[in-house]
Amino acid sequence: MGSAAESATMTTHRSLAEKKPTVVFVLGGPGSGKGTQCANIVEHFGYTHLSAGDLLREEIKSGSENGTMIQTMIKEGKIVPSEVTIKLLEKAILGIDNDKFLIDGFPRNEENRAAFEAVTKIEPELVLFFDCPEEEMERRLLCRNQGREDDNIETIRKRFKVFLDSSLPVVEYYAAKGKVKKIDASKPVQEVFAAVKTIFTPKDDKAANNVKESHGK
Ligand SMILES: Nc1ncnc2c1ncn2[C@@H]1O[C@H](COP(=O)(O)OP(=O)(O)O)[C@@H](O)[C@H]1O
Ligand SMILES: Nc1ccn([C@@H]2O[C@H](COP(=O)(O)OP(=O)(O)O)[C@@H](O)[C@H]2O)c(=O)n1
Ligand SMILES: [Mg+2]
Repeated sequence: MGSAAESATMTTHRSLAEKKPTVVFVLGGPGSGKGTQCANIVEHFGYTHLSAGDLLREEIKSGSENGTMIQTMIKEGKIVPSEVTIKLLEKAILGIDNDKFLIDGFPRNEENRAAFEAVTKIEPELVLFFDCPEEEMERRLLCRNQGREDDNIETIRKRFKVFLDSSLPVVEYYAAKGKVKKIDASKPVQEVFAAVKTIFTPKDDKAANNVKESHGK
């Protein structure tokens, strides 16, 4: 990565509307395992992972003029204005020489969704939805141990409410378009990934694996 030869072949685009990468949105409640599964998908299927939350946290650390506003909103579990998050996503995607991206934790409300579509004209290839009961998500967040200012019970409750009120309607919007792959995220990591794999494995490969398995019996 990043060699002179590689950067020489990198095509530069000025906007996402021009680059038009393949995009998979990765949605699910806080603590449902989005980041964990994205890391697995990257390893096996050649996508680049971009977490909207990570980009916003980096923006705070960089000392940008929006930093204080972002920090306050994250602490309150609120959703940062789309303009800010979309700019960060666009900058990240344009700076990476890949055409397949997992966008994790975005769009988180109707404003995120409509603004991204209006600015980029990109329709997601599919939407992964990690479905997990609240009690399990709460347990996971309380022992995540990443030193996050929003992983405390007070903010977690606010984030759950925002998820139900604002983020689930986005999942429903894409479900009505037949784009959502819902995954039971309450199971152990490897079991969840087994379900994820079947979604990303091309149909021909699945058929070949079935033949191999039946011959092996
Ligand atoms: N299937 C799983 N079972 C148990 N713990 C999990 C599972 N998936 C993720 N975790 C753990 O739960 C926490 C939240 O996972 P993470 O991937 O950060 O979720 P999200 O990005 O959706 O908030 C992390 O500490 C992670 O190690
Ligand atoms: N599209 C997004 C994504 C995250 N965020 C903010 O960032 C916080 C953390 O998001 P995250 O995706 O890292 O959180 P998890 O779902 O991974 O726990 C959210 O609660 C929001 O405050 C946002 O404002 N807009
Ligand atoms: Mg995450």
